[in-house]
Amino acid sequence: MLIETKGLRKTFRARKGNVEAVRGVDLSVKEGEIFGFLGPNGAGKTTTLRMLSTLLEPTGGSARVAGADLLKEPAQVRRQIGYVGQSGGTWGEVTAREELVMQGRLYEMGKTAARERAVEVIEAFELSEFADRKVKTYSGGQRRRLDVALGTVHQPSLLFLDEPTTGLDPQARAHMWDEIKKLRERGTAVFITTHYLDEADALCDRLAIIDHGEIVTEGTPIELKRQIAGDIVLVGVNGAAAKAVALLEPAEYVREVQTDEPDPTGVTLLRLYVENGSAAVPEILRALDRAEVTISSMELHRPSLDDVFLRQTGRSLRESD
Ligand SMILES: Nc1ncnc2c1ncn2[C@@H]1O[C@H](COP(=O)(O)OP(=O)(O)OP(=O)(O)O)[C@@H](O)[C@H]1O
Repeated sequence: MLIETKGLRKTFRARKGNVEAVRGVDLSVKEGEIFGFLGPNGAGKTTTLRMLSTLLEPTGGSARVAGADLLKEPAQVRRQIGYVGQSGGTWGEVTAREELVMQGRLYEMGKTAARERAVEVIEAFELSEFADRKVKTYSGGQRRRLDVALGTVHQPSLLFLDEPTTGLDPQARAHMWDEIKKLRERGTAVFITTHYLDEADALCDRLAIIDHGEIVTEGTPIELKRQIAGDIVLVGVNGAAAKAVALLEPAEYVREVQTDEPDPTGVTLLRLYVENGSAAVPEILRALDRAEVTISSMELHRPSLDDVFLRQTGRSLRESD
């Protein structure tokens, strides 16, 4: 295991009372995998990441990261890992090549070695087009790619990326995903935080979902989606939500019903977890029609990671964006 944590905790002491940002997290990340850490704003993702990368001291618990004890041997951990924060640390007045060389020097490489390593990294991350221009002239996507490239200069076995694609346009995001996959191909494990479900689904070998400082579920994207066997039927009803729920909840073709708050037009969305969507839809239509409940919309869909999140926490991940 490249990361193994036991009961990792962080409590921030604040004037208005303590904030239990991370409340006992057990995680394991394997060599060479892309591990996704997913959760809404304020869930504790950055705090966990900063603890695992030695930037923040845990309040409790223990962890081994890249073969060393996080609390007893932080310097050893630091040598093995790379960290790319949310805002990025690039200055603007220097070029990518200069920054890469400086980063190498920071990791105690000689001048020639640092220059050679910069050339390799520029090639690996396809930065050559703009590597000799000042960073302040870069697009958001180019700057983010440089941030990630900087994190790999000392060839870490594990790279921490805090929301690497937030704020990027779809093309730049796709490019970043390719870069992250290439890191895995070269044997670097990647621990990535995100609140994009499609990103976690497309990119991660395994992921954990954190909410209110606690892990709510963990597994491969497929395993997590399988937790929600069957289909989901979304039914919008106008006004008579309670009546519809009372009618559908006991039906043998419905496993579970969840109800959203009514939208401004008075439509309530019912989320029906069913065994077989195409068999359930006509039954649902008939039952609501018989009870004279007006249906404003109906939709059948396959479970997504958002549904997993919703099932676990009662909230949609998207609502928290
Ligand atoms: N230095 C601090 N002092 C007090 N509270 C803090 C501090 N840093 C973080 N917190 C709180 O700890 C909780 C977890 O924050 P954290 O930044 O880890 O969340 P996050 O999941 O990374 O969110 P986001 O997606 O918005 O980055 C939040 O309630 C936050 O306000």
